[in-house]
Amino acid sequence: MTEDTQTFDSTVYYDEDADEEAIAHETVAVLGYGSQGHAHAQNLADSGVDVVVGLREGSASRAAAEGDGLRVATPAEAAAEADIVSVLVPDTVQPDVYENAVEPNLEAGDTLQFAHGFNIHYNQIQPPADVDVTMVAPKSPGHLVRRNYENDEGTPGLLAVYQDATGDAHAQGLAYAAAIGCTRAGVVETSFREETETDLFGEQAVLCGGVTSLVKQGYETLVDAGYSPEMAYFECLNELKLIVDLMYEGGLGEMWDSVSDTAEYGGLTKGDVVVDEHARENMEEVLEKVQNGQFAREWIAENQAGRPSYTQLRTAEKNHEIEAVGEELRGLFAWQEADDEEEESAEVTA
Ligand SMILES: NC(=O)c1ccc[n+]([C@@H]2O[C@H](COP(=O)([O-])OP(=O)(O)OC[C@H]3O[C@@H](n4cnc5c(N)ncnc54)[C@H](O)[C@@H]3O)[C@@H](O)[C@H]2O)c1
Ligand SMILES: CC(C)(O)[C@@H](O)C(=O)O
Ligand SMILES: [Mg+2]
Ligand SMILES: [Mg+2]
Repeated sequence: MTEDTQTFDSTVYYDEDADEEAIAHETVAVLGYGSQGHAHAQNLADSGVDVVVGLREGSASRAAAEGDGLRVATPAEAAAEADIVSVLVPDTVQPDVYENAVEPNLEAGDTLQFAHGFNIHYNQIQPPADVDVTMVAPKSPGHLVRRNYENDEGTPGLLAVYQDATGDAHAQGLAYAAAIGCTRAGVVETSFREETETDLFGEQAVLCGGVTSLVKQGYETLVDAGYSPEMAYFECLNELKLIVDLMYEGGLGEMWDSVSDTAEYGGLTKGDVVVDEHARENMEEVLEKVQNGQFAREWIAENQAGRPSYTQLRTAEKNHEIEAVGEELRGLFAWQEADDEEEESAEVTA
């Protein structure tokens, strides 16, 4: 880290910076009712915005959206009616949904709104010049975007404007971020490129990929050395949440303060032995493939081929011993009851 990267100079917006009027009289089509879709649609509606959810005929999400009191139409009908089209179907189906349902129904001055920049940044969707193109990307799984809103809490988010045809794109994007609850926590100004590249890198190297590999390899190391799977599960997976909660609340420092000196000394001396300079080189390689578009091409080709590797990897992950051990242990301990109740209220079907 250099001295200039230590200075936090990004613009951060809060509730008082957003003008609700910039979205109050618009109709928003939320395409998709999955992780992000159900949260954006319900939060927007609860904030007083007119929402129509766009779902395919026969979509299993239809019952969930209607059950939540929302109006449902086909993606094409919703896009035709809306001033703002919020594209919240999976990244891999967005180009197809855009081509068939959105593009023919876009009018000059409409807004295309995303929660991730993949398809714009890697040119899979090329919008006409006369529409606004914005991104409000919550830095969180969708279910927490809804849960936080209901609890009067916020979810941090990013705001980016790719194309400002009307001159209002920024104000409208900020109002959208406010309506889904992001300005309660803070919204950071960014670009489609920066969001796309950092988001892909983060989920691959640290949040989803890096951390699951660390957990599995820690678990396997203990079990292969003869320790019980239950001990390995608690040590390498369950307690991770409690440790991460401390980092979330007060940074690395709060975590180091809370653990014993023995854990702190052991962690400070052995952490870099495990995640060493090779891991750093591997991270740089992962980042390079995100930056040069190689990962995007790989993921697009994988989908075009019917997801053969993805399916295999998903099955292997599901069948990892740690999953069976976890399921059994989670059933035996009291913390699971509270989690189950929360899950039920957040449940949506894809
Ligand atoms: N999952 C997250 O927490 C998260 C976080 C930040 C940003 N994002 C971004 O939000 C966007 C949506 O991701 P998600 O994970 O919420 O999606 P998801 O996989 O949860 O979306 C599923 C929804 O899309 C619909 N759908 C699936 N295929 C469809 C098709 N061919 N045509 C029409 N509808 C279809 C399903 O019926 C369902 O309602 C993506 O751009 C993603 O990168 C997601
Ligand atoms: C929730 C994440 C990982 O942050 C998001 O980026 C996603 O793609 O689901
Ligand atoms: Mg992502
Ligand atoms: Mg992310």
